[in-house]
Amino acid sequence: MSAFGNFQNEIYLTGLGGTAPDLPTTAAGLEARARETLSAAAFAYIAGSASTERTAANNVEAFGRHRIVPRMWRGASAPDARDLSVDLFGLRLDAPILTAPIGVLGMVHPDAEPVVGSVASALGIGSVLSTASSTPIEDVAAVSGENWWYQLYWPADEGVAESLVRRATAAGAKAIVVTADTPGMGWRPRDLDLGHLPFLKAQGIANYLSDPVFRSRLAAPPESSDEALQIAVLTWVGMFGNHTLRPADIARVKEWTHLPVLVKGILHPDDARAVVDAGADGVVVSNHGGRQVDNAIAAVDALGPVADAVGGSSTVLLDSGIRSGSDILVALALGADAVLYGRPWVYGLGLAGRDGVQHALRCILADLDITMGLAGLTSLAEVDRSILAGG
Ligand SMILES: Cc1cc2nc3c(=O)[nH]c(=O)nc-3n(C[C@H](O)[C@H](O)[C@H](O)COP(=O)(O)O)c2cc1C
Ligand SMILES: O=C(O)C(=O)c1ccccc1
Repeated sequence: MSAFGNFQNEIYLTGLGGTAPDLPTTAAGLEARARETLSAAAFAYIAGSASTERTAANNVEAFGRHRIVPRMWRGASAPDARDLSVDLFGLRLDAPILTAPIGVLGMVHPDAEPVVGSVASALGIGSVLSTASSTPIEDVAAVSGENWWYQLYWPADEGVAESLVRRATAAGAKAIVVTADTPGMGWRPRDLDLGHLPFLKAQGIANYLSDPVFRSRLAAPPESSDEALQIAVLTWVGMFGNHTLRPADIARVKEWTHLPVLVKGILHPDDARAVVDAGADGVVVSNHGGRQVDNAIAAVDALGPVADAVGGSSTVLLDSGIRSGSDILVALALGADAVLYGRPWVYGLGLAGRDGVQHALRCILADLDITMGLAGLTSLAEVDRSILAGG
């Protein structure tokens, strides 16, 4: 059933004809190529994490500590028997992966979010569109297929928050992901050293500039002059951060939409319980790829306790540090229903646009498919803690 592993044959057969892949096949290789190729400011923004960047290192180190025990000759694990599909809120994905919400992608590609949404959809996986996209929700929705979700940065201006959620719902999103870990930006030395914050150049605020409620807060349309645009940017700055949010606020999102609501950025089981008790349908265990709190717990180390707390009654996703198929398998074993995949495909996008995103996603999908088969696993139903050493 799963054809993702065929990418391996495709690469070797193309190689036989004398052509190696244009891009590296690992996350580390994509990052290294991006470091050489992207502008210094774009690479710093994407690769950078908070302060000493220990959280980002913790994420990767922690995956290395959870080890898979392959089991041989347990049953069918041939590619045509394998099934990576998963049901999330009644929708089927061909593999348990959605692209993570990544803001300001316009820095690396002019048509970024439509490219990512359409590539993910064509591969049979999902995508989560960031509030800080460089293209308005409706234009991304038009090419993103069925399985896309909307990530909300909840503005301090309640009218704008409601409008964004209603627009995403009307445009066909299948879930709303409210990010809890970014009431403001972390201390990010790579950007600070360059004195660079993309939003101040009006990058990544297309959803606000196109929003009727946001526009009603402005004296003049942002298109009317450079000065009007500058005022719009400052208005955005004034409402981006929201330090007042509490679990009870989930009820308001539920008034604005009939869609499932997840809270992203959860690292403590009590916080998971609090948002689920307040009506959230799921959580994303995440430390934002290490971009917010330095030397924070690795997301994958927070996953087990959160899954134990709310996994029975809600959907649990994980991101932060996923770099390979085995990382995904570990996350699923520890209780995640699916994962969000972040930086590696962003490098692919910057390096080779549509082809680069597709390449990065096909690589991790093939890696997951092949690793599952070699570990003796046929479907995700078989993946639990028993596949891990000590599990
Ligand atoms: C450049 C960049 C921009 C991001 N923008 C957003 C965003 O707009 N909204 C959000 O919820 N998370 C955002 N994140 C966090 C990701 O959704 C995700 O949690 C993180 O990338 C996972 O870490 P990893 O990429 O190291 O695996 C961003 C991350 C990066 C690297
Ligand atoms: O850069 C980020 O990590 C991020 O989440 C963000 C925050 C605001 C706007 C765009 C992205």
